[in-house]
Amino acid sequence: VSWWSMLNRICKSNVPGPFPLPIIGNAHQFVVRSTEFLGLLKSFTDKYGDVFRVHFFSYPYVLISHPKYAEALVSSADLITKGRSYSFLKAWLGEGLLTASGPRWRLHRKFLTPAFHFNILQNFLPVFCKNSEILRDKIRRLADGQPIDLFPITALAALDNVAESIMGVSVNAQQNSESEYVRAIETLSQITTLRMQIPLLGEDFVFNLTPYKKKQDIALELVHGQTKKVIEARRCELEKNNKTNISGTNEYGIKNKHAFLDLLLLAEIDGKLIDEQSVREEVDTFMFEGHDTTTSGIVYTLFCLSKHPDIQEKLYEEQLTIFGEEMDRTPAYNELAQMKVLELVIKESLRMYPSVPLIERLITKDAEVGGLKLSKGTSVVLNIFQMHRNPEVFEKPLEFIPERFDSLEHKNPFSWLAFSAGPRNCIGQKFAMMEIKVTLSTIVRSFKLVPVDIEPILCADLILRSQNGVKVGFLPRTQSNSKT
Ligand code: HEM
Repeated sequence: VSWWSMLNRICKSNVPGPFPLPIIGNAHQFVVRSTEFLGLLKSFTDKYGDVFRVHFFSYPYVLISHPKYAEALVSSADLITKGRSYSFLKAWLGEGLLTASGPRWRLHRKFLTPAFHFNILQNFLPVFCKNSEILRDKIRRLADGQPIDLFPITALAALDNVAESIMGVSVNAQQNSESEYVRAIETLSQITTLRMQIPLLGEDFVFNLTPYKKKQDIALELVHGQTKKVIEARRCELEKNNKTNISGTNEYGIKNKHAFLDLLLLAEIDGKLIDEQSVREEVDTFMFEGHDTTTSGIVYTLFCLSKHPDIQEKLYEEQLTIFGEEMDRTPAYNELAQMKVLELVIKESLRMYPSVPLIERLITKDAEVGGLKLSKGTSVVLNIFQMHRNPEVFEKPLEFIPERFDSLEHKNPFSWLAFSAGPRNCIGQKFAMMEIKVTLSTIVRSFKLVPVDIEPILCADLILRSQNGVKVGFLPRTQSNSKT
């Protein structure tokens, strides 16, 4: 029956794809290592084009990698339900903003948006500066030109940034060099990805019989324990300061604008305070989304810079123009806007190495999306990674050319979707750009980045990771070598 229904669906669809087998569909074609997954998707794109369909058992998936389909998908006000794969995140993130749908998502999105207003964001600058200086000092101790794996040390800095800014709590991850929390997040991220990519593990009854279930439970206990500590710490702080509601000005002196966690703890929605579990789910969501994504953005940008000394020097010149004789001081908020070259470099790195390589929506009723006939129950996957490397969309896609974002050539706003777009775009986009800019500015002013001939082996985890780390060599900039 399921095979008949698959074939029936295919007959009605105008999307090409491989023929599905009874019961398993195309699941057998997806038995690959996570490092092979992006390559596998590319081979399907090479064969069928920018849109193709597959079945994981009886579940239909359509994969797209062209702005003409991406635009219709992400800009629609109706297509806001996340795809089936996000259900594997529920044990960890519950119904947080990333995974929620329908009225709950609308309510929380509207309610949390003011916490990312630039009036609030600019107060996080000292936090980002302090943590990027700790990271810089750590790198300085290792900077002898030998490869440094950037992911672990950067993740700790990013974790401190998100905890101290939007949560208002210190976790001092950078000082406690081995963070169990960061490792547990990585475990959860890897297990969730395995469930997304290996169709058999997607079935609960199979997954529950594997050792992954136990590993997931241990990691969840640790992560949720840390979340509870963060919430409790902030609650105590608020009680100490006698803050019981969100009227008036906040600690930054800004009227009616409150940092994220205070909003959740003090605000009322529909006349009642947000329940404990919902607060926990949002904190888990933002702790994860707020640090792993920016880590990926920072490390791949440093990697790209290490391979392009000419662009690195241009960037250094820009920093020199802004900071002059005071290359060691922290940047002012308005100076971040002057870092135009840096912005282009970050955009180009996020094009080649998007922190979130794949996103997914569920079609909740039969619909035509960008000319594609899609039946109810189909999960549409936007392969951002592939779209950003599509030669029809970006000329010479495998070359690192930051200036491409400066010219009119890059006109279609849906061809670069590192932060997605439309109603479910990234709520933390400005926060992320600010944090990445501060961190990179601090590092490129202090070091020359040198390539170490170790190409990252990419894996499309929930975020873009690398199996062998992302490695760069650093040499301190001194008066004598600061210019080439
Ligand atoms: C380089 C950094 C970042 C990148 C590339 C990025 C990218 C994205 C993308 C592509 C989405 C859409 C996901 C989807 O449709 O399933 C998203 C959503 C989201 N991002 Fe980010 N993100 C970054 C940083 C951040 C930060 C710093 C935060 C929080 C502080 C954050 C919080 C979120 C949340 C909560 C959502 C879900 C929004 C919703 O569905 O309403 N992100 N992000």
